[in-house]
Amino acid sequence: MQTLHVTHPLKNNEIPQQNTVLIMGFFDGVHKGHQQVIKTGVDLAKKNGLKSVLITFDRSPRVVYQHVQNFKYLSTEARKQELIQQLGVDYLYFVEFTEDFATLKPQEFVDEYMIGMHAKFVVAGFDYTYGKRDIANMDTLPKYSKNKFQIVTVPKQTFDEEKIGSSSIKEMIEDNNIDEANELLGYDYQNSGTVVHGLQRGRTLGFPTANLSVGKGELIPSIGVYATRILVNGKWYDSMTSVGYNITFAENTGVTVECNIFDFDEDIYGNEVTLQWVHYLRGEIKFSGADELIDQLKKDRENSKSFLFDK
Ligand SMILES: Cc1cc2nc3c(=O)[nH]c(=O)nc-3n(C[C@H](O)[C@H](O)[C@H](O)COP(=O)(O)O)c2cc1C
Ligand SMILES: Nc1ncnc2c1ncn2[C@@H]1O[C@H](COP(=O)(O)OP(=O)(O)O)[C@@H](O)[C@H]1O
Repeated sequence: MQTLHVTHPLKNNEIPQQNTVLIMGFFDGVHKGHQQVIKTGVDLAKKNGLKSVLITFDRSPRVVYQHVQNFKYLSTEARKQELIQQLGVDYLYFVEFTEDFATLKPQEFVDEYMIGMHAKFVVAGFDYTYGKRDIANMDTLPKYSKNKFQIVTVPKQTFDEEKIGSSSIKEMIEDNNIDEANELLGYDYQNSGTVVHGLQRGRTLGFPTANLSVGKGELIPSIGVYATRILVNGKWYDSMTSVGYNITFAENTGVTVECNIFDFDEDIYGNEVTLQWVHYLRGEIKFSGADELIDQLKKDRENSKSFLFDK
């Protein structure tokens, strides 16, 4: 897959010269609903001897249209790229979603980003919109298409009769429900971060914890303790992770993400790691002291190991 970052307006050498199937959407998290849209586009391209091109943006349109501050994403650009690549897309375009781009009228958007991209098919989910916020949708697309391409609308994908959507998955992640979020994502949710220094108490408890500084725009699961996997220096390890305020010791350090890695004993300060959230174990507890906390950590380790082993 070839990835391009482009600014508006597109320059001629950035436009694919072959006929294409365009797959349109923001695709935050590339969940099962998104996967269905993307697979539909990839299959169509293969069947018709065309190139599949996925057009997405470098930031959520909500950040620009609704001025949402501190928007939290389910996937960074790098992660989105990885997930989309796995689905067999030929070209991935990240269009810079500037204020200028955001003022494009539907017909201008269709002319420049669909017809201009040599689309023979345009594939998107049932609730896709384009042009200035919410003014054009899949029902009105035939009108703008000038009969230059066919339109494929992928119907709502549901789980337990609810739409699979990035917003509801985010709510689950923020509400101790990582297990269901993982189900709807089709993979175990992950964050990336750098290992930073903590208060160096972990080692005295017999449970050293790699403290993660997670990228600002990434959504972190709610306060609690989780069975996790962590990628360190190219290798995955089973682990358990606490997201919490360390209320037993009440140092007012703010929320920390701390990962105790099983069967591991290396100095990894400064390392870039990836943490995969597999299962929610329990909430954060205020213990009467270190001994009680240690007893609980031993139980958490057993619970994590059996859960991760079964998976
Ligand atoms: C799996 C796990 C579960 C934890 N659960 C709790 C908890 O319920 N309550 C709490 O106050 N601290 C909890 N902690 C946080 C420990 O208090 C913290 O890791 C320890 O104080 C070490 O801090 P340091 O990394 O700053 O040295 C947990 C840590 C881990 C790794
Ligand atoms: N099994 C392990 N799990 C997590 N970190 C480990 C482990 N073994 C060694 N380490 C190292 O020790 C550090 C954690 O020790 P800790 O006493 O908790 O210090 P800190 O408070 O700075 O996190 C980690 O950042 C890592 O470099």
